Amino acid sequence: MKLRFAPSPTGLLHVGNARQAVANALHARRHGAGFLLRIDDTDVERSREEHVQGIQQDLSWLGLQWDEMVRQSERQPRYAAAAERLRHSGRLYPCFESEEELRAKRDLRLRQRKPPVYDRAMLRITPEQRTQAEANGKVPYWRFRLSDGMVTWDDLVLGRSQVKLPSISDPVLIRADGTVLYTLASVVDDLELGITHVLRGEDHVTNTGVQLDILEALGGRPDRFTFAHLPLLLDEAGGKLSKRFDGLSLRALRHDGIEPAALVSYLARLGTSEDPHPLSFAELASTYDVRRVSKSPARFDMRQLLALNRRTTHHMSFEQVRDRLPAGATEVFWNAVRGNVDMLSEMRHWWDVVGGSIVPPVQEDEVGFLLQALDALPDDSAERPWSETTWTEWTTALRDASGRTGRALFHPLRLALTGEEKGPELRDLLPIMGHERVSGRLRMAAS
Ligand SMILES: Nc1ncnc2c1ncn2[C@@H]1O[C@H](COP(=O)(O)OP(=O)(O)OP(=O)(O)O)[C@@H](O)[C@H]1O
Repeated sequence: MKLRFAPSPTGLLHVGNARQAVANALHARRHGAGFLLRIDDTDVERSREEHVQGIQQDLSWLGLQWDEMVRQSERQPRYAAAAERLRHSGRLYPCFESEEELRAKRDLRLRQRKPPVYDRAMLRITPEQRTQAEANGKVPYWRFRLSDGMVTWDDLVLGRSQVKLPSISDPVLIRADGTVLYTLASVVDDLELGITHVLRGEDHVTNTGVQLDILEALGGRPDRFTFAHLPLLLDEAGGKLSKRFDGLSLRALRHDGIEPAALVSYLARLGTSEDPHPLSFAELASTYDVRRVSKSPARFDMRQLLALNRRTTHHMSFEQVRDRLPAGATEVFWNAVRGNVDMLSEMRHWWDVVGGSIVPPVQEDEVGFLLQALDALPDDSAERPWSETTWTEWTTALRDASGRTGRALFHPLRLALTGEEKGPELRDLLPIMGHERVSGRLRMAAS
């Protein structure tokens, strides 16, 4: 058993692509199958080496491991040999129509209310006409003659699926410059590299019909393959995701401070009835079943991912995050703040709050109370250094002195000390901030 994830290196991987990568990796792990990373770089115009590197970095960041990697650009002779076999059996035929001619034919068929399917005119040209076209300098490109019937398969996600081949144009498999198109390359690779399970996006359903037909023409057995087409992931507004826009790329999420474990847990459960929990890859794989993924399109929900990210971050140890924390941040600081951030990147702000300098808002209505608070602030001395009891000591004294309780007591203090309405327990922050910083901020807020 062997699976593959086959992205084209035409941009940054987005969460939709990642959904497929995660599904393949989990399915492979669950069943002890091989996992191939295939770089679909047959489109030389759009493929870029930097994106090949980016894909590997993004998948590694997610914690996904592949057993081998192949690039389609390095397998051209295999595709040429397959094309030769198809030519030999009469399934590949040369075409000379230009794009304009094809467009005119398509428009005519549409006006005649016929489906805009290629009319196979080139299948009927005589050898003389072909020689004439070539003598006129035309170089053919090659189409595959599809069968007449229906292709069916049992899809692990979509259930019984079918593609009616007569309603599809014969696909071009070889361009005039001799380069092969993805449709053929993918079939040759799946056959020759021993793939058994194809888990990919729903955008490939028609391709599956066509590719199964090509596969049979190449002597392959369609029943060797199991397919699962997962619905496409939409952005929060219900729009399409694109490798050309950065918004929901893995790189952007990584820079924003999303934890890979949270993202993998989120994507693994997306579109299933199970609530996402922060689980390890091994835990997710032990129960992963692609058949539980719903047929309906799924929408990316940043709030849900952030909630999961918060839970993941909360459970991370200082050792796990130490290299990603602001310079100087201590374990005490991490333990005080980790339950209060959606993303690790927010740590920079909290480190400024407790270990750096911020300017708290002036609280004109609270000047008297803040000066009273300053008065009641316990000393921080070598004999009695500030500790986790200092906060209670201070606020109890202040309560007695001011007669305030609850929000009226705590809110002006929080705002003065952190500049924020909410945040980690001040009991924990106070000893890290130290007397000088705390008294300075109380004075600033009261000035
Ligand atoms: N929005 C999406 N949701 C889920 N899967 C997707 C989405 N877009 C693409 N995929 C899947 O990602 C995998 C990698 O495909 P591919 O690299 O062709 O992505 P793409 O985003 O469609 O890019 P391109 O525009 O270059 O074709 C395929 O299985 C494809 O079906």
